[in-house]
Amino acid sequence: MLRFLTAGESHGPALVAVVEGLPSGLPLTAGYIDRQLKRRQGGYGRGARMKIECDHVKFLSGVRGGMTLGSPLTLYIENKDWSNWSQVMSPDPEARVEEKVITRPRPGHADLTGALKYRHKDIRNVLERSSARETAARVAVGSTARRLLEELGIEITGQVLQIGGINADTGQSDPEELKKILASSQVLCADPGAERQMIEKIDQARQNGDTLGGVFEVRVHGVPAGLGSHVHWDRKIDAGLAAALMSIQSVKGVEVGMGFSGAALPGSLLQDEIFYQKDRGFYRETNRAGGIEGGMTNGEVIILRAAVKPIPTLYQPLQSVDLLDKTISRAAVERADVCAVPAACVIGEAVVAWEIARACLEKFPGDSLAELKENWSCYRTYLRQV
Ligand SMILES: Cc1cc2nc3c(=O)[nH]c(=O)nc-3n(C[C@H](O)[C@H](O)[C@H](O)COP(=O)(O)O)c2cc1C
Ligand SMILES: C=C(O[C@@H]1CC(C(=O)O)=C[C@@H](OP(=O)(O)O)[C@H]1O)C(=O)O
Repeated sequence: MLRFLTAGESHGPALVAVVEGLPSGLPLTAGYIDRQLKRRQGGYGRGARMKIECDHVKFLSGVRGGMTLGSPLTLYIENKDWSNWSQVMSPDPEARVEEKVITRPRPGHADLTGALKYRHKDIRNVLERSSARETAARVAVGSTARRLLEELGIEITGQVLQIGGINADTGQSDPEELKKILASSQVLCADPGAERQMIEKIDQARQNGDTLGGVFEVRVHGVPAGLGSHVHWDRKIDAGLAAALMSIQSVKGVEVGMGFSGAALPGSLLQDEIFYQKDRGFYRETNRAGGIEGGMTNGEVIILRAAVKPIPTLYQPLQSVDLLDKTISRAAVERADVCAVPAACVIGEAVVAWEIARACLEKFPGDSLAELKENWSCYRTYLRQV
């Protein structure tokens, strides 16, 4: 069984993750994971924190000579900003220096409910962990899954579809070009015209002390039919993927295939008709289902979209109520991003990679990569010949 845990505060010394269940013999380097971490840090609209951090993973266990051992991996990512916070964040009561407590919760963040639920007087005790800084650890974890999937010929791509109401024109759909653009951390989407408008909109929001959200899409290519299951709710792969995407800070909606727009169509226009060819097996000529039917992959490309709400911290803060004296006041301002949709897209790819790898290892158990590949190719042959 593939599983992971992450730990770490945003301004603590580091983020760590323990990954268990990866097969042995998987080629994996820190450099491979670092490329994904770099992509997560990019995208127009990020704040000053991303100039401080330069995320790099260290393996504390589980990898030897560029190969997984089959034992738990411990991934470690240093927070460079820690040096500016070491006294405020110190676990040692003697060494800790008190800062002014944060008492004016930001609408849209975890501040108010986190403080009520955990009985904190200082909102910093909530925001340190609710912060999307944690997603650096999840991208590192997801990258180990992405590496595994590459060995099986499965590829994950992501694309920003909309920012602040401006749609990306995906007319320029050469996948190689798209991959190059997405790999360069500066760029938002495939169409330079749309991208310019998005950048202007982000600049405008920044000037107004406002923030923006948007929509991103993740696709999974090369998945066979039969991952997930129809037999029980928590084995349905669409449920797991939706939960994974919804768990990303600020994601407020997820759709599979045509999703919400499909709800307006008659069944005759929505369902994907079934075809068969010898040596190819069963296939579809349309993919409105987004590659998933009955909680199982159906062999077509998986298409998932996620709606990202605007960043809660506003430099022109909204009304709030002080936790201490209950006076009406403006919400606290922590240094913040204006827009993080491109970063959310990279995180989306990572969490999707994880869920797909989990489903693969469930269907094709293997303690070593070689064993996994044997089971995998046997099943693929069966699907072609059935
Ligand atoms: C990559 C990324 C960066 C984010 N940066 C900020 C930020 O700088 N300031 C902020 O208030 N929220 C930021 N958020 C959003 C908050 O973390 C999120 O809204 C908050 O944790 C509340 O969770 P919810 O929006 O899922 O309800 C970011 C989210 C992501 C995915
Ligand atoms: C640190 C990251 O994002 C952070 C997410 C975040 C939040 O509230 O979610 C608030 C900001 O934190 P800070 O106040 O330290 O600048 C972002 O920078 C990151 O993505 O690595």
